[in-house]
Amino acid sequence: MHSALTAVRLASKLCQRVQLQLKAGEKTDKADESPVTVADYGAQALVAWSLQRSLPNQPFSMVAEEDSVDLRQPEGAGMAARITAMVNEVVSQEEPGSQPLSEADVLGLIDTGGSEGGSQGRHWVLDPIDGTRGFVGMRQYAVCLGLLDQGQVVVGVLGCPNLPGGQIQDEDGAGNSAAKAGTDGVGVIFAAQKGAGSYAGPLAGSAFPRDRLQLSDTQNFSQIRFMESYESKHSDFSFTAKLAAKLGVSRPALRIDSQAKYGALARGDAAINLRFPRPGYREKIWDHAAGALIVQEAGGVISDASGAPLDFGKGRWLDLDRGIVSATPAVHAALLQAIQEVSQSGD
Ligand SMILES: Nc1ncnc2c1ncn2[C@@H]1O[C@H](COP(=O)(O)O)[C@@H](OP(=O)(O)O)[C@H]1O
Ligand SMILES: [Mg+2]
Ligand SMILES: [Mg+2]
Ligand SMILES: [Mg+2]
Repeated sequence: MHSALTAVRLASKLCQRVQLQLKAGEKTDKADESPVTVADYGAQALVAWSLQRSLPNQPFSMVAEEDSVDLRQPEGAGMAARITAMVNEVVSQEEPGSQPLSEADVLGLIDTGGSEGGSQGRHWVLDPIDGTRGFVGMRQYAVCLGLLDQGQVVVGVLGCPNLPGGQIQDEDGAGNSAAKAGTDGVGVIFAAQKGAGSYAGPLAGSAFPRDRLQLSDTQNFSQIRFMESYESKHSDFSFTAKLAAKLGVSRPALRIDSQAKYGALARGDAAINLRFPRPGYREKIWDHAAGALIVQEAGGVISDASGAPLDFGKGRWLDLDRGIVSATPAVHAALLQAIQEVSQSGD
C-alpha cells in the first residue's frame, strides 16, 4: 500500500506540473480518437519506476493503458525527449544525485505496462491519467493504480489533483471550470485495501490518508443525485435521464471526468455512478479496478447493468452486460430493477 501511495503521488505531481503548462502540440489522438498527452506517458513511466524501486525483489507485472509505439516513430521523437526530461525532473527530486534516466530507460518503463494480467499471480493495474479529456480541458482527472492478486483487486489508490477536499455541493464545485490544483484543500488521495476499508486524505504531503469512508445507505430518492461522465460520448445521457426519472431522482446529474467519480461516491458526494457506453464499446480494467475497490470497501456495490460483479481477472478487458453501475446497497438494488424496466419499456 505504501508503495502504491508513493507511486501515485509522484505521478500526480508530474501531471499537475504538465496541466499548468499544457501546450497544444503535446496532445496526440490514438486510433480510437481518445487523446494522450506527455503527462499520460510520463506518469506511466514514473509509476513503474517508483514501484520497482520500492519493491526491488518482487517480480513486476503491470497492466497499463499506454505503450511507447507512437513515441518510437520519427514524429514521436520530440515528445519522447520532453517526457524523459519531465520524468527526470521528478526522479531527481525524489532521489537527489541519481543518474538521470535515458530516453530508452523511460520508453522501457512505459512498456512494462504491457502485461496481459489474468486470474493468476499479482499484477499492478494502472491508468496513468484517467480522464485525459478532463485533464486537457482543465477539469477532473485521476491517477489510478490497483493491484490484482489471483484476479481480485486487493489494493486501489486514486490520486485526484483537482478534486476539492470537501464534498462537492454543486456542479461548479466539481472543479469543472478550471484546474485548482495546489489551491488550499484541493487534491485528494483515496486508498483501499481489501478487507481493511477505504480512506481519503490530502494528496499533498506523504501521510497515509486517514479519513475512513463509510457510506450510509438511503432510500430517499428525492434527496440523492447521480454522477456520470462529463463527456457525452462516453455514456448515454438520455438513458441515464430515464433511469433517474424512474427512480424518482430529480436533482441534476453531477458530471465529472474520470474515476474521481468513484472516490466521490465512496465519500458520499452522490449516491449513484452510472456509465452506459455505446453498444460494442469494450471496457478496460484500468478504467475501473482501483475505483471499484474504493467503492466496495466504503460499503458500496458495483456491478454491470445486469447485476453481475465485475471480473478483473480476464485480461486487459472487462466482459460485461452494457453498463457499469455503482451505488449504495439499497439504491443499487432499486437501480437494477429500474434498468430492467426502462430497457423493457423500449422508449
Ligand atoms: N467512446 C467511449 N465510450 C466509453 N468510454 C470511453 C470512450 N472513449 C474513451 N472512453 C474511456 O472513458 C475513460 C474516461 O472516463 P470518464 O468518461 O469517466 O472520464 C477514458 O479513459 P482515459 O481518459 O484514461 O483514456 C477511456 O478509457
Ligand atoms: Mg486514454
Ligand atoms: Mg481511463
Ligand atoms: Mg488514461
